Amino acid sequence: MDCSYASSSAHTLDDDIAVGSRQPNPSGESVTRAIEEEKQTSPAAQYYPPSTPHLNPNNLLILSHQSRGRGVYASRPLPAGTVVEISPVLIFGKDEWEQHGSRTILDCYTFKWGRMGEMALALGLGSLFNHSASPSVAFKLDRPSHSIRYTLVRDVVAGEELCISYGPWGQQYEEGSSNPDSGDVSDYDDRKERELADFLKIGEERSDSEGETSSQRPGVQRKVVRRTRTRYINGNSATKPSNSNTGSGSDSGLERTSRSSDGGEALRAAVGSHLSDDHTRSALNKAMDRRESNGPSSISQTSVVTVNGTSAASSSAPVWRLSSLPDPMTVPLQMLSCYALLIPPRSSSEIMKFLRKHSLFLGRGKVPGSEEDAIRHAKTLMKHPDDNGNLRSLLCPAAHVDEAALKQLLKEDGLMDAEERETKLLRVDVASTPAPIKTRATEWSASWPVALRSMANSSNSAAVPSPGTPSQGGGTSTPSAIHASTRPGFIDRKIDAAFWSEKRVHWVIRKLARCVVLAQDAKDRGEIPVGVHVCPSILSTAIASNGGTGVPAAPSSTAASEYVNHSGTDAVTLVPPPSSSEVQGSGSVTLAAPWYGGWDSDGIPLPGGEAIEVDAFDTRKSQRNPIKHAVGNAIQGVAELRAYKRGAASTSAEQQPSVIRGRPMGSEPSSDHSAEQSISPVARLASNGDAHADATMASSPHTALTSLSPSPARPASPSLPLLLNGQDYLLTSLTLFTTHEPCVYCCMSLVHSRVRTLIFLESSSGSGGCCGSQLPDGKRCNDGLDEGGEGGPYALQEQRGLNHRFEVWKWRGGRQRIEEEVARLRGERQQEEDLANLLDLKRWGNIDP
Ligand SMILES: C[S@@+](CC[C@H](N)C(=O)[O-])C[C@H]1O[C@@H](n2cnc3c(N)ncnc32)[C@H](O)[C@@H]1O
Repeated sequence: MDCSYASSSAHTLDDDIAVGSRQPNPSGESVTRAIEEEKQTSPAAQYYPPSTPHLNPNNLLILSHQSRGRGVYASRPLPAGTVVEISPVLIFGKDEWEQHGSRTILDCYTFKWGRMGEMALALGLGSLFNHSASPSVAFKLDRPSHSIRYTLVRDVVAGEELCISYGPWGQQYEEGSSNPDSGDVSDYDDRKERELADFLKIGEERSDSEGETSSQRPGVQRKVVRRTRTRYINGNSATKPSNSNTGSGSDSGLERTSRSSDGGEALRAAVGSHLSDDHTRSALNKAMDRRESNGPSSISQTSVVTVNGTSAASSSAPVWRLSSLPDPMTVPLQMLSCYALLIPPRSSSEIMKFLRKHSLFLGRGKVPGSEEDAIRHAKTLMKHPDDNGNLRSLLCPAAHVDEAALKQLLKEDGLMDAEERETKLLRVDVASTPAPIKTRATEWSASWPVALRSMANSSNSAAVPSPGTPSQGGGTSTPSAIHASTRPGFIDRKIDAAFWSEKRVHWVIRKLARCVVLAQDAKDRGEIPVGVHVCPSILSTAIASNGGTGVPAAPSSTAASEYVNHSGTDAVTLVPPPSSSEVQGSGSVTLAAPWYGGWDSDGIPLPGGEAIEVDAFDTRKSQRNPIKHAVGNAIQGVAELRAYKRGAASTSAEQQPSVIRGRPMGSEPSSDHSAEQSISPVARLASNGDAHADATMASSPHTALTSLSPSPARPASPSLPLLLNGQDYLLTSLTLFTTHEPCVYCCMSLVHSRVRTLIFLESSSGSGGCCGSQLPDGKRCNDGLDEGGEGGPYALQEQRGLNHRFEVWKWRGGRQRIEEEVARLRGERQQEEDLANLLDLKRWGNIDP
């Protein structure tokens, strides 16, 4: 849709006022004459009648101007402070707006209304105020009453047009802009190119998180806001592609602007400043050199991460997230060949009209049903030093149109004369996406300036939970607080690397080593050697520790919500979390009050309390059951443990054991048939040293098999009224460690269990469900893995359409550290075996390190 009314002639105020025959106006005669004259020459003037009737208390007039279209005029003098209009508004929801409204002429009329992307159309006179740099009218959005109030900010005289300010977007209509309506265009060159391009651009990237520039003005402006909030990079003409070249002819006979092959240089410049050590520098340089030799689209500059200001090769990151999302630092730059028109600077308005008018033909996504504008992120206009002050205007992706048809259209619309003397069609290369990260902006905009990827637009991003991010009601993971606040749609390996501090890595090592010990035990028993350990997840943010007690002190609200989610089944009354004295004062932990083992100052869960911990291993062989995988056994164990705890919570705390130890599936059965037997032997609550409970927990593998069905021995499972929905569902809030990448079947179980995090040691080529090695490009999750992208064929955790997503990490810190920890655990276990003689741990299989 076209909503500008450009003309090449300049007008005085008197000339501008069009007065209908029924409307008295001091300068009516001359204006009417001017309008009539204009009608003869310009079809645009016929869009509106000279005046449009409207009833309002101040007798404001709606008159038509030959280039500005309709406007609001005073029919008599009015003093400052007069409320000249209160317009009711029509609100468009974000989706409705983006899918429909924004693709129509309404795009020229609407105000940004709410924080959720709503837009408002002012009814009545409100939509008819034109823009002025010195507006006579201020407006205020009154959200509660769904209206906009317009007030005179100064006295106006009869016949004066009442204008508001459109903010920066309105500058295109002001003196000195390239808009011929504005009269003097001689100072166009003095205007900052960046501003011009920002204001005139079609299809900007929106970034809600970047603040509203319109706040300087009263009220929030119409689409101005969206335009000015776009962040373009390299818009300054000073940023010159190092060896771009407008002169080289192309096969098609068009002039072609070749993208510079300087990506490596640009990248070096963009990234090099972050490098602090020679090794990393040389790694990067190598990567960049590779990129240069492979061409711009094949860069694989994967190996650089910066942690706390220190650079490190990401290959050294020991815990590696399996995700198909690209890393902004390494995502390859892809270029799109496009048509651009070289135009005199004064033609920018016509070009904008052309783009709007032919958006469907050009594939610019303005018409419902058409494809999304593939170059929405690119600036519409740019200056190139080789163009003698002319402008380049980006038209469309080359693949979308036929060159001859495009030229024909340009000629029909008067933008290109028959000899193509003044204007030229160029081929230019444009980055096919917005720049993913600031440090790569130069590279992205080397041949054509593009926007920086929006921070808040997560429409096309996968929800990636960060380590320890809590699950919420219903059990689905929340998107990563860390990643969502940085680059949705990307996995920033820097953030991941920074998260895995040495202490946290050590936590992973300990847990994985535990899995190895379990697997070894399984093997000793003739089972398939796969070990699993389930425990509370690490907190995503470090917290202040309370004197080493493991009890979080004065948690932030974020952390507090995590505590709740970590609470297992017993968090019934503990929001906010109890003070340390409350917990400490309880002496031995009981089911009634404390509800967690706590976290240390790094957010690492501490053992003990009511934290759920479960060990399991594979029992397919002994149970002659092909579905008794270690992961499934662990999930079953958690289920039974939670059920037990619910039952326990329904009775008095004194009657319950404060700690329950489970034993791994496959250990010796017990002859003790007390009530606790209903707990699967794979279940285990973290110990606080209560030996009695340990001694009472025993059952056979077969008991475990059947224990999911209702058992008269199991206490009833009352619902705990204060628990939030989904808070204690199976593996919600828990992390599952395992020796091997789980198979597809187990991955589905993990989806159903709502596990938060999976961390494994070895990839399972051929059968694993997390690496996605057989998936097409862009879907694989194994990039960056040491074994060269092997691993299981699928990536269940990334499947769209599942009602739960979980994060998956693979250990890639080498075997040695795990082996050392295994040896340490085995040593400790040896000592513990002495103790176990007392506690009769042997009958549990002695797997507990
Ligand atoms: C909200 S509408 C204003 C009413 C519009 N003139 C009409 O007839 O419907 C905004 C549109 O008016 C035109 N406009 C507003 N202020 C202008 C100005 N100072 N110079 C030229 N055109 C202007 C632009 O086409 C713009 O897209």
